[in-house]
Order: sequence, then C-alpha cells, then structure tokens
Amino acid sequence: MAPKVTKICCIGAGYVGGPTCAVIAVKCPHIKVTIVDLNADRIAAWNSPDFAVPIYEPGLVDVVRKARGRNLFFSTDVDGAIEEADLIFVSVNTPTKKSGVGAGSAADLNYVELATRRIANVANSSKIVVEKSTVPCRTAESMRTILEANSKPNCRFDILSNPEFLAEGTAINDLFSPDRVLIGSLQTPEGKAASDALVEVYANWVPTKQILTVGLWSSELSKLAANAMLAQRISSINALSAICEATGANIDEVSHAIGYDSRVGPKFLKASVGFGGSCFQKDILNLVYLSESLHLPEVAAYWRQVVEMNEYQKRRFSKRVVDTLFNTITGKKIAVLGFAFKADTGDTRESAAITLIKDFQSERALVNIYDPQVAHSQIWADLQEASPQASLDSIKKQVTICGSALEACKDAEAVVIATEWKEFLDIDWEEAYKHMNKPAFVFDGRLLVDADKLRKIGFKVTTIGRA
Ligand SMILES: NC(=O)c1ccc[n+]([C@@H]2O[C@H](COP(=O)([O-])OP(=O)(O)OC[C@H]3O[C@@H](n4cnc5c(N)ncnc54)[C@H](O)[C@@H]3O)[C@@H](O)[C@H]2O)c1
Ligand SMILES: O=c1ccn([C@@H]2O[C@H](COP(=O)(O)OP(=O)(O)O[C@H]3O[C@H](CO)[C@@H](O)[C@H](O)[C@H]3O)[C@@H](O)[C@H]2O)c(=O)[nH]1
Repeated sequence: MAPKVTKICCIGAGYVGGPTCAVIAVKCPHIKVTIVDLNADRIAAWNSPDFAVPIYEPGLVDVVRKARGRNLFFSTDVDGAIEEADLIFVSVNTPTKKSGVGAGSAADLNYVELATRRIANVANSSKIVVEKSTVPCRTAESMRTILEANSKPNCRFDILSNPEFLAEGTAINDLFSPDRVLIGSLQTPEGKAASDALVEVYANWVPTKQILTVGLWSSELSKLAANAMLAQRISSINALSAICEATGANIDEVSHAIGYDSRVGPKFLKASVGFGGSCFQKDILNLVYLSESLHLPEVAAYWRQVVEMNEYQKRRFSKRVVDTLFNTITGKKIAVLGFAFKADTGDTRESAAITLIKDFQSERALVNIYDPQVAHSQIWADLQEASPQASLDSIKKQVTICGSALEACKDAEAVVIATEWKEFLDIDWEEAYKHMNKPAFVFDGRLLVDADKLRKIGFKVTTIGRA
C-alpha cells in the first residue's frame, strides 16, 4: 500500500523549489509543506511581511499569500524539516562544472550530494526522497548508495525522480495545468508504492492520465531529452534565420509555414538572438557529457551542435550590429533593451544580452541598459562575471543602467532589443527617435516591433531572419 504523505520538505527555495512546493501547498491544504534553504536572505525574502518574494514570477505572490503560515512554511532549519517530513524534494542547483573532470559540460552534483548526505545523517524514520533537480541519468543510484551507507537502523529510503518542466515567466500556470507530471521509480513493489504516494499528491489537481509513471532512468533521461529537443528547435530555426538574411526569405513566414504541419506544430519556432536561461545549455551539455562517457561520440557531437549554433547566433547578431554601424561602434552609444533571458522573469542566467553587451564592450562602445525587472545589482554582477579581468569601476565607465527605455535611447546611435518585454511595444518611438543620433538604428533580436512603422518614423531597422 502507498504510504500516506502528510508532511513534505523541499530542500532548495529557488526558482523551482519555491513555486513548485507553494503550488503543492495551495492544492493540498491537508499536507504541511516546508521549504528550506541554506541561504538565509532568500528565506527571509520568502517570509517578508509584504510578500517581496525573491523571484519575479507572475501569479507567484498570490499563491504564496494563500498558503504561507497555513500549511506552507519557509525556513533555514533544514534538519528540522527533514526530520519531520515523510517526503523530501531535493530541488537544489545543478550547474555546469567549472573545474575538474568534465569541466564545462558535466553537471556539478555537489549540492545534490550534500543535500542527500544531510538527509541520511538527520533522518530518524523512513523517507521518500524525490529528485526534483535536473540530474544526469542514474544519479538516483548514487543517491541511494549514499543514503543506504549512512542511514540509521529501521530507516528505509525510496528514491523517485520527478523532474520539473515549468518554464520561467509561466511557472504558475505550468504548475497549475501541467502538460504532464513525470514520476520515475524502481520497478519493485516498494518503488511502485513510493511512486503511488507521489501520484496521490499530484492527483489532488492533475488529471491522473497526465501523471506518467515510468522507470527511474527513463524519467531522469526524459528531462534532459525534453530540454535538448526544445533547444534544438530554436537552434534549427535560428540556423534558418541566417539563410533568410542571406536570401531575402522571411523567417516569420518560414516558421509559420513549417509550424502549420501538425506533425511539427507552431510552438518554439521563434527565431531569436539566441536561447538563454539556466537550463537549456546546461542540460544539453550534460547530455553531451553523458554521451561521451558512454563512448557515443557521434551522439555527443550531434547535441553539442545545438549549443554551438546558439553561440553562432549571438556572435552573428553582434557582428551585424557592428557591420551595419559602418564597421565601428567605438565610442558610440548603444541602448540595449532587456537584460533578462526572456520576458516575464527577472532571471538573467545565460541571458543572450550578457554576451551581446560583452561584445559591444570589447568594441569599446558605450552601453545603456534598461530592463523592467532585473535588479541593478544583478546586472553589475553579471557584467563583472562576464569580464573578470575588468574592474567594476572600468565597466561602469562604459555601461549605464537606465530607468526607462526612453532614457536608454537618449543620444544613442542604435537600439538593440534583447528581450521580448511587451512594454517595448508601447515605447513612444517618435520620441525615442527625436533624441537619438542620426541615422538612428534599431536591431530587433526578438522579432518584436513593427519594422515598417519604425521605418516610417525614420529608423533604419534590422531584424533577425530578414534581409
Ligand atoms: N529554473 C528553472 O526554470 C528550472 C526548471 C526546471 C528544472 N530546473 C532544475 O531545478 C534545479 C533547481 O534550479 P533553480 O533554478 O531552482 O536553482 P536555484 O539556484 O534558484 O535554487 C537552488 C537553491 O538550492 C539551495 N541549496 C543548495 N544546496 C542546498 C543544501 N544542501 N541545502 C539547502 N539548500 C540548498 C541554494 O541556496 C538555492 O537557493 C536545477 O537542477 C535546475 O536544472 C530549473
Ligand atoms: O521559440 C522560442 C522559444 C524560446 N526561446 C528562448 O529560449 C529560452 C528558453 O525559454 P523557455 O524554454 O521558455 O524558458 P525556460 O524557463 O528556460 O524553460 C525551459 O527550461 C526549463 C528548465 O529545465 C524547463 O523546465 C522548461 O520546460 C523549458 O521550456 C529563452 O531565452 C527564450 O527567449 C526562443 O528563442 N524561441
């Protein structure tokens, strides 16, 4: 029989742990959910009296408001929450390794291992441990070995894989109405009983036909594969955008025509300045590393090309800006609109804007940045990380963060749209044009603005995927 889940602990109060477990708390008022993190500032923000939660995500505050203090708690008491829980989500970060074996492609599993060891050391009763983080195939086996080697007598641990598919910016809707929930378990009676217990939690709001139960390794691999295939679509359409620019075909028309085939479908075919975010590149590189470790070099090369095409797309875009501005942007002011990796998030991890700005800096341009959500401190931290050899003072001589799009455009030679924020559609472009140096250029990296309308004002407009 499936054990009954009454208390959940989530280790990691980040972009995934926070929203995912807040939604579980709202949908399962009979379950006590405690989200813990070692980062005291993050927990303080989740607990702030005015609901100034640490991540920007539409609809998230309403969810937290409904359940916080009722059956949803945020705490730094990791041990206490582990001890009382019957099910524990491990939702910690799994970034790409920066040094050592597999540097640059393998996942850094240090945080997962530390969380697993903590569970083993603290637990005095049996637990279901759920991998929520995105991990390489067969990580559950390492977790089981660690747990079993360190557990107290009479404690058994069942490990499940339950990868998360939410996308930032639409996380709450994705969690309320997921396309599917994936649960992987060992195909033993105990493994299946643990899986049933988690199915019962999700069944409080997700139709059971959308809850897929599979083997552990399939579940772990499906998460990497899903991201790789989504990113592959973007790299494919971006590769085609280069052909469009050289031939006079229009990438929007091409995507529309391709996506009309029901076998292909219309989503994720929007050409852009390149995909960003904390997941796509990391998870594909993880798949590349896995393929190499399995002595499958052709498979590894196939997936690596998706990331290489993305790098090419970003480089190509920066070069087009320089080429169009008469082969030099030295001393010229460029307004970069958008710094987040996509609209409706304040997350900047792997944002294409960072690469573009670094390229503009190395051409000795002056850069004005405006983003409606990203904290200024985050922008400075990202630019500093992108150019570790430069001091923050020297970066600040070249870069200014502005309070509005119009302010960023003032005295600029060119506007670069790096993120598809809706508010950029409502910019008073006549006003922007008035205060820019002439000729005034717009580079639309997101196929966002009406190029013809801007041309009528006087702008010279360059759009991804158009000649
Ligand atoms: N961001 C997304 O949209 C998304 C979507 C699906 C899956 N994922 C995956 O989910 C995982 C988490 O991603 P994220 O974006 O939420 O990361 P994040 O960096 O926002 O959050 C992770 C949190 O875990 C905390 N942490 C690390 N080790 C800990 C420990 N031992 N004890 C307690 N807390 C600890 C960190 O302090 C941090 O706050 C990653 O594996 C990621 O690939 C992310
Ligand atoms: O047609 C498209 C769609 C997206 N993008 C870009 O691709 C990146 C990623 O976008 P998106 O997938 O919407 O956001 P993420 O939050 O990174 O979500 C992805 O990564 C998550 C973490 O693993 C998964 O859970 C999600 O299912 C998966 O969509 C962003 O830079 C987008 O601007 C495009 O350029 N063109």
